[in-house]
Amino acid sequence: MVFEPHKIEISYDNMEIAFYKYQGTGNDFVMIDDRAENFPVHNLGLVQNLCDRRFGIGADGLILIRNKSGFDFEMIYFNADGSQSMCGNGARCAVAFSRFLGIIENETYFLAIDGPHDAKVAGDWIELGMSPVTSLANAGKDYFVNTGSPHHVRFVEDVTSYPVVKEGAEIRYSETYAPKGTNVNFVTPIASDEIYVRTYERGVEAETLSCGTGVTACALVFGYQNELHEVKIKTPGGNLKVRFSESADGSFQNIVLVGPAEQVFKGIIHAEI
Ligand SMILES: N[C@@H](CCC[C@H](N)C(=O)O)C(=O)O
Repeated sequence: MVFEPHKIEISYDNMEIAFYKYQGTGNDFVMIDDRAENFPVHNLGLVQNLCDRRFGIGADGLILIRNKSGFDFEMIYFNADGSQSMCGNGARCAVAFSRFLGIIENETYFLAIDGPHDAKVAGDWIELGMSPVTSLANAGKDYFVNTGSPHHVRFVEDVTSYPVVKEGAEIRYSETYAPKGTNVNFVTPIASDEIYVRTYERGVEAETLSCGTGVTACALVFGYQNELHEVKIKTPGGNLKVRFSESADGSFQNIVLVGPAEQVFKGIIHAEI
């Protein structure tokens, strides 16, 4: 069998899958060109194995790029445990990968699980249009924001020494968010227009180095509190920016997540199906 780059080849009960590894501010993803729709999307065990950092490639999530009529492409995102949601850092990587594959040039309109998105490529940086946010909800002293994925936002005095995994897991598995759970972000302002964010991610069940929908949620809350329309964000995995506009009814539009997306390596998966 001649292996064609970017394609999934199937022979009898075995598959060879070409994959690329991408990272966006340290949130890392296995990326697969699945325009031929060969990837077994219901095989969540395969997704879990590929994302396993000891027995697989290792990643926070896996992304399939598929054709979709009316759009340049569709991004299908899986967390490392096989569950699905919207992923902001993953979407930036999907845009960079689609450009690498020659599907798009420097602008795109694509579909994700939370609806249509547009994006622009500027070198290694991607400007990603996010879904509008209807409201910021109070959650006790904290906030809850849905930016395509659910996010609890808590401001803390010093996020660098905060027990993110312990506190994050407690909130993620609390009665309030059962049964689906939530992602949990801890935030410390570090300048008048800048915050430091660490995130416990549902579906990875660990702290990741950065979460795109999470920093977007935190930026909206911080921007609302301080009358800002652009917020800089530091995460353990790198720097991002979020800009947006706000309406009188408390909703947010024109939300743009800006940050890097980088191809790290490529390889071939030999999988039994
Ligand atoms: N890392 C992502 C968020 C991925 C989805 C999340 N774990 C969930 O299940 O809600 C991002 O960059 O937005």
